[in-house]
Amino acid sequence: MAPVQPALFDVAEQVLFDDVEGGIRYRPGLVDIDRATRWFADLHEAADWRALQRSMYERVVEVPRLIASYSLSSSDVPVAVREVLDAVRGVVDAPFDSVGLNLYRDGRDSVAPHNDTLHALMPGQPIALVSLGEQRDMVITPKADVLGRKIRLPLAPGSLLVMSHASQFTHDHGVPKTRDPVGPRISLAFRVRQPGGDLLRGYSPIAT
Ligand SMILES: O=C(O)CCC(=O)C(=O)O
Ligand SMILES: [Fe+2]
Repeated sequence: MAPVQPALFDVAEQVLFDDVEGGIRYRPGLVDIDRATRWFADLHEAADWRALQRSMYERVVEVPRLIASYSLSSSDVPVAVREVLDAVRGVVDAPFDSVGLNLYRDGRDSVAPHNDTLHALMPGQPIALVSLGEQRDMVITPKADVLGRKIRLPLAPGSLLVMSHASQFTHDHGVPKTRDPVGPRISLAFRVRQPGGDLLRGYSPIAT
């Protein structure tokens, strides 16, 4: 029988923007596609997906994606989330203690440009974002008073995007809607909570 070859995947890291805390970095092949596909199926099935609503201009609107969130110290964290975390910890050294999951059911689901909620995040600690399922573009935009260019980055399944805490002051990120026929995508955002930070409201931008 042929020896089992180690999976070859792309571990090259791309620096999209730099700052003193590491900036924003993209690694297309954190894990191979087989593992990404299995995690997608497990989480699609097992995560505690919720549809949220928010008020906007005196109207109540649906948040255009499903959301789940866990404290990583809780016993109800799905096994696949722990496996994804292990893979992330292999390349990012941070004491992650919470995870927010997003399920974009099709091209109509999105997240509006935003920075992650700073008062709930531990200064100096990064946000690690893993993508599973269908590829969607992320748009990263420098804030009004910051020099730089807008980046449109296709987030491949099995990829990792790491954003510094500092970058949340300088750049917005979002996943725009698309008319392209796309299937579902799941993202997991691992974060380090500030003591007293609200898990759900603090971590998931309830933006359209
Ligand atoms: O789904 C993504 O890639 C981005 C999600 C996000 O920005 C967030 O959960 O704060
Ligand atoms: Fe975000």
